[in-house]
Amino acid sequence: MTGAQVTLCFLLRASDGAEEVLLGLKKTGFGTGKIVGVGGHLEQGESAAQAICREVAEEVGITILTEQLIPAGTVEFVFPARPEWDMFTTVYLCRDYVGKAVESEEILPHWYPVQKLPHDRMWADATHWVPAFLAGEHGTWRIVMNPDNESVASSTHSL
Ligand SMILES: Nc1[nH]c(=O)nc2c1ncn2[C@H]1C[C@H](O)[C@@H](COP(=O)(O)OP(=O)(O)OP(=O)(O)O)O1
Repeated sequence: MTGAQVTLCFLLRASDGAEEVLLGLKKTGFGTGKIVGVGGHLEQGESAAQAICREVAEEVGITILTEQLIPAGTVEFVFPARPEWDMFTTVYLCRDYVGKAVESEEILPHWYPVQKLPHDRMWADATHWVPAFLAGEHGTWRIVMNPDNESVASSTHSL
């Protein structure tokens, strides 16, 4: 395991019989301009579960309790050309939360049908792991980026 400890959560809701996921346009910091899962860095002394509850509240104004989180697995992002960008991400799903998504300085949130994710506006690697987590698969992913820090050199998955 390498990289900064981060966490993200896919909030899910039913809409006309179809499932939707809350993603957000990143307005600042790492990945600006991309559509990403809601989340961020763990602070000193925080568990991933505590961090994601704080991040979701800060970024989109929704309240989650740690017991409402569904652990889904981890994704390690490796940037060989920029090792300082490496991140180790703990991923959760959540179907039980309070509040409506609101825009913050960091994220413009939007609900997307799980079957129609905006892949052209997401990180290129997202096709490798996001649909799998949203389909309920539990897993450990390792994504290694090419020197352009955008396209995927390799992606491995284990249970
Ligand atoms: N290759 C990749 N594909 C992807 O889909 N998400 C990635 C990724 N590499 C990193 N991420 C995610 C993980 C993490 O949720 C997010 C970066 O964390 P943050 O949003 O917290 O970063 P920032 O530097 O903007 O914010 P601060 O934590 O406030 O410093 O980017």
